[in-house]
Amino acid sequence: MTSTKSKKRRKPTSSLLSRRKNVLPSSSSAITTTKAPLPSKLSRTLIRSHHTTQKRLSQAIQQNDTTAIAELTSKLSTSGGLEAYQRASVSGQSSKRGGDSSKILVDWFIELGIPKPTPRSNNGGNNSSSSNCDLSNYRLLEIGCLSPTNTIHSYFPKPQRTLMDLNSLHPDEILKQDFMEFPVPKRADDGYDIISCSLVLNYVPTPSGRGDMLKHITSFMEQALERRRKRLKSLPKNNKNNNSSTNKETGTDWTSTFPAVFLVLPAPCVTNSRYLTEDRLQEIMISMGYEMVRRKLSPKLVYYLWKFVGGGSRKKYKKSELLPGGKRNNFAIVVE
Ligand SMILES: C[S@@+](CC[C@H](N)C(=O)[O-])C[C@H]1O[C@@H](n2cnc3c(N)ncnc32)[C@H](O)[C@@H]1O
Repeated sequence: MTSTKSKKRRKPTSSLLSRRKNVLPSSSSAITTTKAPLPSKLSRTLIRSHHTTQKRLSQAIQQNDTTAIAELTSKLSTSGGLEAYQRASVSGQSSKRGGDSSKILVDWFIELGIPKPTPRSNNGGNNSSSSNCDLSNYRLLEIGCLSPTNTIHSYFPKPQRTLMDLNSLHPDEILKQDFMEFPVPKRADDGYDIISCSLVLNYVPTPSGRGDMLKHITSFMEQALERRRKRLKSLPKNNKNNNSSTNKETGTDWTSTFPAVFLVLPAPCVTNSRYLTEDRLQEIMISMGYEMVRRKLSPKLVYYLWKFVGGGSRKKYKKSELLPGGKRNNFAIVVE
């Protein structure tokens, strides 16, 4: 009975798969139009193939190899381009496959005693001291956002969040915006206290591009420190001594977790790369002014919550071999 059911369920999407295992269909218009989650193997193949083609395209652009640029651009477009890749990523986030990665961030918020804003306390971004008892005047910037209903969004009700992606799958709620061209807001009041960068850094095709993305994130964090200082200054004196932001159980001040960056990478980027280990990533982050607050390694992904404290050494990091060996990948971060 059960096996008949599961066979029936697979039928509508099976036409997306070629007869040979793990081969992409020649045209992926079906992938960009279908709403049903793609089979996980097809999602993985699509994601991997998109990353490889993107990386090769970026190399071809650097070498000014016009033939390769034309070939790879055409390959990307016939395989459905960024949108097919995004649909495949959305399929990977379905609740049946564990949900979106920000579920882990919410688990950490709960552990850290960070209170969810209630509708009454949400004052629509008014940066007043009265709301220091919860997140109601804290702001989230999510880079590479596929859905406006990710788990963490319940902590940042509109207008306390800015969601963006190179290609917006929900134009009403997600900005079509390259983060690298998104400036730090002029006024600290319009800035952000937490940035989510989940499975985006590995999308950037070059090691130095990844370093640049971390640096750009850090310039937002510098402004976020200013937001924190301003917020602390605006607290009434009695509130400073008897702080409403102290977690009753742990005795710690949950606001000290901010400003912060939630970073998610495919686990092999730090567990099986020739050029990046967890220690090296931590060195890079410390040199940019971060402290690790939480970390979780799953078989597929690695999740981090980094608190920005400022004052790092701003060291440069080249691509250097840390773990030699044949069966490793080449993921690297170069900080110039
Ligand atoms: C694998 S998806 C990750 C989506 C989601 N955050 C997650 O955790 O599953 C990567 C997304 O990052 C977006 N992206 C990559 N570089 C970006 C940039 N510079 N600015 C905005 N979005 C970017 C891509 O368009 C893509 O939709």
